[in-house]
Amino acid sequence: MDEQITGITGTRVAFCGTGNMGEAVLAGALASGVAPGDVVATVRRDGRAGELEARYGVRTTTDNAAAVADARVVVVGVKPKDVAAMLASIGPALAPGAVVVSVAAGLPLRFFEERLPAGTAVVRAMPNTPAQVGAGVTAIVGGSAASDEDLALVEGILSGSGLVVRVAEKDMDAVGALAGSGPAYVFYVVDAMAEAGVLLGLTRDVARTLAVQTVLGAGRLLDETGEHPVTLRERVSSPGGTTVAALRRLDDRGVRAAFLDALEAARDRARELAAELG
Ligand SMILES: NC(=O)C1=CN([C@@H]2O[C@H](COP(=O)(O)OP(=O)(O)OC[C@H]3O[C@@H](n4cnc5c(N)ncnc54)[C@H](O)[C@@H]3O)[C@@H](O)[C@H]2O)C=CC1
Ligand SMILES: O=C(O)[C@@H]1CCC=N1
Repeated sequence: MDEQITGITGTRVAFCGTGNMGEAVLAGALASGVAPGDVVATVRRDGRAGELEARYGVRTTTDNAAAVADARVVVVGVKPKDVAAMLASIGPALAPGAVVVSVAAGLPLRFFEERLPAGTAVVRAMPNTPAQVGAGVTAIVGGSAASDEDLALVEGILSGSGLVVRVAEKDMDAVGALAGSGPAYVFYVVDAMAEAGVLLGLTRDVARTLAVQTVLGAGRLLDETGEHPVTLRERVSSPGGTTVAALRRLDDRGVRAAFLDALEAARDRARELAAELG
């Protein structure tokens, strides 16, 4: 850990495009030990610049090329459709030895390597928005020019966002479908559970509190016991009781099958994005 923090201290990081995901990764980078004074975040509007400066004490600019000029790590946080233009702006300005980190859904390492100066180190990452509160999970994979040291540095910076796992590039679209998009599925379920509570007569406040705390508690129970979800589900389901009555309805409505379809759709959309933009 000391070694990791030593590596991170003094590391200059540029965030090129600092929207929802860029901001969450930025918050994690600061939590990992990157100093606010070593961070520059690029934006397109003044209002956004003010927000980021006030929240994190980082510098902001609209000039992407200037932002990367002395950065050791450059996080490209724009939408997939805007990545090519961003790489054209920053490529010629990258500092020697800089590592470019992509969080873009779908776009392969090759997309970056073909558009950046030969030999640029690239790391493809798939984070998720709970990074904002240090509870994210990010998968990473390094490109052909990324050294072990580059990967370790990026891993250290991302570890302030939560867990970091290394995967093969062929698995990145599956990771995105499960964990990148995953928080949205959970928010959807929480909203549906809270709405159901309101249907049963609870106030909105109480229903929301119960739904949020139930998801939080179930997540912690899974994590802290390491038990299989089926075992934990069975412990809630008394024979002839209320839970099996509810779970049967979820099965009748095809909720499990819907999740399988949903993740396939997310994976397929990532592939489409790569094909459309590549
Ligand atoms: N939102 C999420 O949960 C996740 C998003 N991602 C990836 O993160 C990337 C960004 O997604 P979001 O943060 O959701 O989008 P977003 O729209 O919130 O953020 C993109 C930001 O880039 C800025 N931007 C665009 N062009 C710019 C330029 N030339 N200079 C400076 N800033 C510029 C936009 O103003 C915007 O604030 C995408 O590639 C997406 O695939 C990956 C994992 C999860
Ligand atoms: O919806 C998207 O395309 C991005 C990538 C993963 C989560 N959000």
